Amino acid sequence: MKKTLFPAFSILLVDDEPAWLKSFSLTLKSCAGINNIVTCQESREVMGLLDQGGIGLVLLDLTMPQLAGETLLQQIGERHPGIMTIIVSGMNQLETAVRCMKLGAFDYIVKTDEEDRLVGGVLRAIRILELQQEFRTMSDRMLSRQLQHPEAFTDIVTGDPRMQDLFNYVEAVSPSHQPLLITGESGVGKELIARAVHTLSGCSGPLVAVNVAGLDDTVFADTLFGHVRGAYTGADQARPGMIEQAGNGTLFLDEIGDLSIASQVKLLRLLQEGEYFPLGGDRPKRMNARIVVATHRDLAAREAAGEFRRDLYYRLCTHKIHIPPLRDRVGDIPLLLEYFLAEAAKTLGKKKPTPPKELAQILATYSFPGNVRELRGMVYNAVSLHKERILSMDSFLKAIGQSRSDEPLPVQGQNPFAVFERLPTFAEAAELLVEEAISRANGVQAIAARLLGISPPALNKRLKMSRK
Ligand SMILES: Nc1ncnc2c1ncn2[C@@H]1O[C@H](COP(=O)(O)OP(=O)(O)OP(=O)(O)O)[C@@H](O)[C@H]1O
Repeated sequence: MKKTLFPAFSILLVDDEPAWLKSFSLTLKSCAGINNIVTCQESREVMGLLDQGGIGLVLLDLTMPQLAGETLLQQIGERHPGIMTIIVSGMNQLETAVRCMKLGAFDYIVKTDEEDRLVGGVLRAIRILELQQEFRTMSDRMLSRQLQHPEAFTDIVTGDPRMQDLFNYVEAVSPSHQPLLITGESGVGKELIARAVHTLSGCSGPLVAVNVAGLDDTVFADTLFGHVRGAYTGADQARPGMIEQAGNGTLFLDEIGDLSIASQVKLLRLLQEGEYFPLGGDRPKRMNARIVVATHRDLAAREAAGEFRRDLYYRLCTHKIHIPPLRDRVGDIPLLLEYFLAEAAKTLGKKKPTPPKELAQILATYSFPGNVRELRGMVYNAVSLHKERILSMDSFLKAIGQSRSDEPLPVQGQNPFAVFERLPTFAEAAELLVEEAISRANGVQAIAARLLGISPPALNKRLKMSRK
């Protein structure tokens, strides 16, 4: 199996004591899963190693024979300003630390500090370097507007420019180790995007999807972390959790907005520490999987209402994608219609029917609360009932009519007529309504009549009357 390197750039440890180099490498590996490490005992070789490229972070000792750490720090800053340096010194002196920070060190760590401080400082630097790198990639992608891996998006049918921008963003952030939040209404394609992220991430493991809605806290912990044998009554066998099953792949947590507060605490700890305890276990396990989460809820509103932890919300928002609803990208409707007609015809063993040309126009006037999933369901239903060469619009109109009559009128706050100082007469109100329907139907009277719930001849009669 291909070994995933973390971080993607190398970390150079420079110290003249081989024992320290060995023990620090081991600490970084066991406590933080950092395995992309290069060590160097000879200070005069450092600049040569950096010139070769591939190194993003240097952990530098100060007191070394030949070249002193402070001299090297200055040289690194001048010749490789993009490389970050952390001083790891035996000297606990404020003055030295201040001098080093002024020379551009990212952090100053004392060798005798707690392990948490050592590892935490390195993880912080990695996070910032990754974000800088992602920012650069993102700017380049946004400027070039050219996808490097369009094949990752072949299942996502769209011609909408906002979706194309979103694909560019997905390409830029997919290799990141930071969590990714995908929001959007139900059926809008969040899982499809999560799959594209996984494909583009280059992760060697599988994508493991878990719907966390309705899981109580213990089931959540058991599902994610697994348990050891005898953890609770009935736990006859040890069982690995989804994190372990995802391995070096992606863990996709769907419906994250429905997570209980207790489970939110567990998820936050997992993201912060990268470690977890299986239920009943006393030895921590490392998480190597990338975390992608999704929700159809307004997470910012839930956070403001105190239903979602602020610290977790901000952690999850490091990378954020919002997929617009189908009603806001009506240009996609004809494309999706064609795509699903072909798919449904193939699945149902029928010849692909031809859709009447008004169908896409009628669908464009509908709000699609169930988004692309709803459209797909409508097409499958129509194709399964289909007999003639031209597809009948009946099942679509029935589904739309049914859904419309179930929807309350979106009158926000008050009756729209309440704002009129003089109430319009029936005739005036009807004229305004007809005008709006014709405009929404792009001038197609048959569609406007459907929107108004009257027959096309009745609409025609009204139009003639109002023209007189
Ligand atoms: N742009 C698209 N092109 C083709 N198929 C799509 C597109 N968007 C969504 N679909 C299809 O619509 C259905 C719903 O998509 P998906 O499961 O990704 O939505 P979701 O946002 O994750 O839904 P939920 O919030 O209910 O989990 C799937 O069958 C998916 O293949």
